[in-house]
Amino acid sequence: MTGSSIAAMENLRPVVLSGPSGAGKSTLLKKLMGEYDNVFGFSVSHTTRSPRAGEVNGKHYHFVTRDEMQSSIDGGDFIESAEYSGNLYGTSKAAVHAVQKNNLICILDIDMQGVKSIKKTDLNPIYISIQPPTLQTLEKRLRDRKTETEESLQKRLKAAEEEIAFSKQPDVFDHIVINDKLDEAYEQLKQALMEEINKVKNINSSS
Ligand SMILES: Nc1ncnc2c1ncn2[C@@H]1O[C@H](COP(=O)(O)OP(=O)(O)OP(=O)(O)O)[C@@H](O)[C@H]1O
Ligand SMILES: Nc1nc2c(ncn2[C@@H]2O[C@H](COP(=O)(O)O)[C@@H](O)[C@H]2O)c(=O)[nH]1
Repeated sequence: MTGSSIAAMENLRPVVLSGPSGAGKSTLLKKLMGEYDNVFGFSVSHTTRSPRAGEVNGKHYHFVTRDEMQSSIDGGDFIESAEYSGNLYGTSKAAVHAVQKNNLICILDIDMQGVKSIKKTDLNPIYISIQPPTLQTLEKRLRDRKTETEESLQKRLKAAEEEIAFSKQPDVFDHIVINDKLDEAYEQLKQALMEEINKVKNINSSS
C-alpha cells in the first residue's frame, strides 16, 4: 500500500441515508451493497425495537433493552441517538469505527433527528434523502411490508410528514432521490455516490 493510497482512504466520506420509514432506504442499500462488494459497510445501529422476521442481531441492528441502551448513551458510546415511534435508535462510535477501519464507505441509515445530530459532528458525510413519490404510496408500501401494527403504522406516517417537510428545507440534503421506479431511483443513488465509489476503486487498483 502506498502512502498516497492511505491518504486517499482517510478521505472516504461516510453516507447518511435518511427519509420516511417505508421510502425504500433498506431496499436501495441492499442493491448497492450487492453490486459493490467490499466498497460500502453498513453502520449497524442499536435499537430497542423488537426484531422483525429475518432480521439478524448484529447485522441489521444490535437489538438491546432500553436500560442497556440508555446506559451506553449516558456512558458516551453513541454519536447520535433518537426516540422514534416509541423506540430508541442510535449510532454507536464503535459501529462507524468498525466500518472505517476496514477502509469502506460507511453508510448510516438514520431518521431526521439523527441527521440533525450528525450535522453537529465532524463526520462530514454526504447527506442523501430517499423520498416516496407520494404519502399514499408510502402508506401502501408500509402496509404491504406487513411489519407494523396499525398503531406503529400511524406513528410512522405522522413522522413521515415531518421527514418529508424536513427534506424540503434548503441545504439539509446534498441529494434527494424520489424512489418511484426502483431501478431509476437506484441509478440516481449510484450517481450521487460515484465520486466516493471511484475513490475506493482507485485505492484498490493502486494497492
Ligand atoms: N421503488 C419501489 N417500488 C415498490 N416497492 C418498493 C420500492 N422500494 C421499496 N419498496 C418496498 O417498500 C417497502 C419499504 O421499503 P424499505 O423497507 O426498503 O423502506 P425503508 O425506508 O428502509 O423503511 P424503514 O425506515 O422502516 O426501515 C418494502 O416492502 C420494499 O420492498
Ligand atoms: N437517529 C437514528 N435513526 C435510526 C437509526 N437506525 C435506524 N433509524 C431510523 O429509524 C427509523 C425506523 O427504522 P425501522 O428499522 O424500525 O423501520 C428509520 O427512519 C431509520 O432510518 C439510528 O441509529 N439513529
